[in-house]
Amino acid sequence: MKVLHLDTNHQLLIEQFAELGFENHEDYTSTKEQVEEKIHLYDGIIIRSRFTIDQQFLDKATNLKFIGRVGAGLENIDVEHAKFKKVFLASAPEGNRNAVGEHTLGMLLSLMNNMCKANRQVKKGTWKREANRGVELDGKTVGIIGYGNMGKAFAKKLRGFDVEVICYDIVGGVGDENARQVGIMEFQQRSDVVSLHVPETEQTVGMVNMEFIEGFHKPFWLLNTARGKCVMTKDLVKGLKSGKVLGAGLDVLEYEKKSFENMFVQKPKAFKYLRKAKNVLLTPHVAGWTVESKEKLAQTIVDKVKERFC
Ligand SMILES: NC(=O)C1=CN([C@@H]2O[C@H](COP(=O)(O)OP(=O)(O)OC[C@H]3O[C@@H](n4cnc5c(N)ncnc54)[C@H](O)[C@@H]3O)[C@@H](O)[C@H]2O)C=CC1
Ligand SMILES: O=C(O)C(=O)COP(=O)(O)O
Repeated sequence: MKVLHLDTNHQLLIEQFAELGFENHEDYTSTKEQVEEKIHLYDGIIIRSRFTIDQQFLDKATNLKFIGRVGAGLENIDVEHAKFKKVFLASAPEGNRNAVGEHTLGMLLSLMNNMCKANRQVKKGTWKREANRGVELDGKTVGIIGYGNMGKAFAKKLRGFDVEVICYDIVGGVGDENARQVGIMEFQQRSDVVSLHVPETEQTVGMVNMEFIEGFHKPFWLLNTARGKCVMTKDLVKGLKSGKVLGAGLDVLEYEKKSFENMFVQKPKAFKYLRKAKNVLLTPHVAGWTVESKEKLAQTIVDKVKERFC
């Protein structure tokens, strides 16, 4: 099998593929158009999220037998067309779900305890205790939207806390010992914390808008480690200004990819607000990006490809 690696990953992926007798080719710089010209030569590709693997790409990949997506989200792959072309699609949510669970919990506790704000103040020589009085997670209701790999990983991390965990999902029967599945009405009635773990789809783009925010009975903390476009930033800013949203932890931003290279230059108005707000915590899409996940993601792909083809 000739495999084209289009994104860098843990070295074990290349090493173990070589042990399986695969021929590894690495190309981390070509454009999508350049890759499309030679993609017919390969049996497999390994990607993270540098390219969108669309219908055109797949149609040119006439020998393609598998795609290894070294990550969880499949937003950058035309999954239906890959299925139609009988291309085996291996993704690796097993590899980064624990990292996402830990990161989400970390963001929540940091926000509730003003850790980022206080850290900045103390380093500047300001010692304010009352202004940094925290709020405890104990006794709160944590609402998870999208109860799949990532949502479940976050719920698992909450087990040691005295909290009620509820989840909302379009698929029924997903609740488990860590989270009780509820309808959207109850979800909006009870949640003190709302954490998004849905994929980016037609239904989830702009899911967190004004109507959604206003629908909650209590002010709430918002966490988004899913995809940036699930939150309408302008509406989130309105929610933060009105106090309906107590704080937000965002690992992903609406502006990601579209203006990936120059997002700090363009500074959309709403983003400017997020950058200045003391109750907003931003991380650069690293929830699933740990030393351990890098290895686990690669190993998961090797195992799945091996099981299928060797
Ligand atoms: N920030 C990061 O580093 C990472 C982000 N992600 C994001 O997390 C997403 C979720 O990943 P997984 O949990 O592995 O996916 P999954 O497919 O296991 O779970 C997603 C869940 O969302 C539900 N869902 C879909 N549409 C919905 C809707 N409109 N309303 C309510 N529920 C809905 C599905 O039924 C499913 O249960 C990925 O697609 C990716 O966008 C994943 C890994 C790392
Ligand atoms: O696994 C996922 O879905 C992720 O979001 C991880 O980030 P990536 O897009 O692979 O750089």
